[in-house]
Order: sequence, then structure tokens, then C-alpha cells
Amino acid sequence: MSRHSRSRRDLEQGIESDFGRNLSYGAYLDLPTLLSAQHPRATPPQHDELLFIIQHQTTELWLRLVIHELTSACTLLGADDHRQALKRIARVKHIQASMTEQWSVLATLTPSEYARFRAFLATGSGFQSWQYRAVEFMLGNKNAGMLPVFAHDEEQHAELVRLLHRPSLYDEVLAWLARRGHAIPAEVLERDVSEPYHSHPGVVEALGRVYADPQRFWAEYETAEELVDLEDNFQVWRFRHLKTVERIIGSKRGTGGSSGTPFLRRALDLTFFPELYDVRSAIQDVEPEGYHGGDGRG
Ligand code: HEM
Ligand SMILES: N[C@@H](CC(=O)c1ccccc1NC=O)C(=O)O
Repeated sequence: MSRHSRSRRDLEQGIESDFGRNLSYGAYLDLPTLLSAQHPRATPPQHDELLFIIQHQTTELWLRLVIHELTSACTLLGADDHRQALKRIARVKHIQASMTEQWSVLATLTPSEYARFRAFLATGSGFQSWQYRAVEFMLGNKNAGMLPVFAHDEEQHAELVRLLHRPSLYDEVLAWLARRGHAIPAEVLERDVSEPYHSHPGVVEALGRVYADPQRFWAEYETAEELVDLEDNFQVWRFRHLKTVERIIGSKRGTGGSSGTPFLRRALDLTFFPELYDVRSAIQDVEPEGYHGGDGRG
């Protein structure tokens, strides 16, 4: 018989166990705080409320990291370090994938189970997620109308006002393109960044030149496509939220006071980076060699 048992792993000599003085796992991560922050409210207690709380808390933790990475991406772009900025964006894309995948856990909550504790949420709603709104602002979906929801918390409100008036990731990319010699119109570069961004034909033209010659403008082309990935991922998250909400509350109104799914559906029409989509329609299809016109019907 082998000396090594397959039923029990022997511990090694060096394994630390004196955490009276040494830093432990739980102390480093402040797990006592993290794991004492779940406070179900339903009476009598409902088994599924813990799932609901943890789904939101994990999302908020990931949003915290997204804000950290996007803040850094903006600073790096401002310093013309697009390579490092793209590293940040690559990480955000993986976080988004994880956040989107996580909807399947909440989708195990049936309408009957949710109905047993929904009333205890009162007027609470994800609409009041400060970090979610911060990410939307950082990506460029500026909307001062979102601020009153945060008026009860001076610090959060002030931070959102600050982000509203700061250039978004897209503003930083457009300024970076201009510094690299691309013809970004001055009125775009000097715009009031607290206002919603609208597509500008001059930016579509500038991007058209990038997309017409990716080899020549590889850095610009790659950066642009990374932004499209970010927006695509964001929309998939919104879509999965909408579909999860549909299967759990149907066409009920939201606890935040909105119409519910019609309100959420309208967010799917939004775009952070309008010209990156407009440019796609402007790209000429390449004709096959030896092609002499015709309507394609032979
Ligand atoms: C049972 C699960 C859920 C239901 C039924 C639900 C329902 C809704 C509804 C109806 C709204 C519209 C605002 C309102 O009137 O309340 C909303 C907004 C929102 N929810 Fe949820 N939600 C659920 C889970 C989540 C989770 C897990 C998150 C993650 C943090 C989340 C984040 C948000 C955000 C960020 C908004 C604002 C969206 C926007 O402004 O477009 N929701 N939710
Ligand atoms: N708006 C949801 C309630 C809800 O989902 C919620 C309530 C409190 C804290 C976070 C929530 N999540 C997302 O909106 C509803 O209408 O059922």
C-alpha cells in the first residue's frame, strides 16, 4: 500500500497557526465586518432573502473594483499611456462577464419566494445604487436627473456631482485621439462634460479613417474596439437584469417607483460611445476581385 493516504492530507511542519500575533486571512480581509453585514428583514424569516442580499453585495463589491479600474484607465489615457489603460479595461471586461454570469444564481429565486419578502424592501431599489450610477457617469451616460435620489447622503451626492463634471472615459479617449493627430472637432473637446454626449459627424469621420486603415492606426483601432466590448458587456448585464426582473415580478411596478420592466427596457436604447456604432454603418464593404457591379442576384 502507498505511504500516502488518499483520504487525508497530512499537514506540513511550516503551516502557521499562531495568529495571536501574526496577520491572519480573516484579519487581512476584515471578514468579521464583511460577514456581519447581512441583515435579512423579513418576519417570519425567509430562507431566500440571504440570496437576495448576497447577490447585491457581491455586485457592489465588483462595482467597487470597476470604479477603481476605470478611474485608473482615465488617468493613464490622460498621460498618453494607452497600453496600461487597455490592461485596466481588459480587467473590467472580465469583471463584467462575472457580474453577468451571476444573474443565473438570482434566477433560481421564484416569484412566489420573492413575494414572501419583497414588501420588507419597502422603497429600496437598485436604482439607488450609488456605485452603479458612478460607473454609468464614468462611461459617459451623464444625467443630472439621477442626483436627487442621492440627496439624503451628502458624501455620495457630492462624489456623483464631481463625477458628473469630470471627463468620462470616452471624453479621455477622444482627447487622446486629438493629441495623436486625429481631427476631433474643438466643440467636442471643449464641450460641457456634465451634459449627455451626442454623436458628432466629425468624430464619425475621424474614426472612419482609423477603421479604414487598422494597420496604420492599430493603437486607436484596438482602443476603440475595447470600448465597444465594454459597452456590449454593459448592455448584456442590463439585458440579463431585465430578463431576471421579468421572470420574478412580471409587469409589477418597481419598489423604486418606476414602471418596472418598461423603464429598464428603455435603458437598452442608450449608448455610451455613439460614434463607435455610427462608424460601422459608414465602413465601405470591400468588393471581391474581378467584381463589375450588379445587384447580386446573378
Ligand atoms: C429580484 C431581483 C430584482 C428585481 C425584481 C429588480 C427590479 C428592479 C426594478 C423594477 C428596477 C427599476 C427601478 C424601480 O422602480 O425599482 C430596478 C433597477 C435597478 N436594479 Fe434591480 N432588480 C433586482 C435585482 C437587482 C440586482 C441583483 C441588482 C444588482 C446590484 C440590481 C440593480 C439595479 C440597478 C443598478 C437599477 C437601476 C437601473 C437603471 O437605472 O437603469 N437589481 N431593479
Ligand atoms: N426594485 C425591486 C426591488 C429590488 O430589486 C431591490 C430592493 C432593495 C435593494 C436592492 C434591490 N435591487 C434591485 O433593484 C422590486 O421592485 O422588486
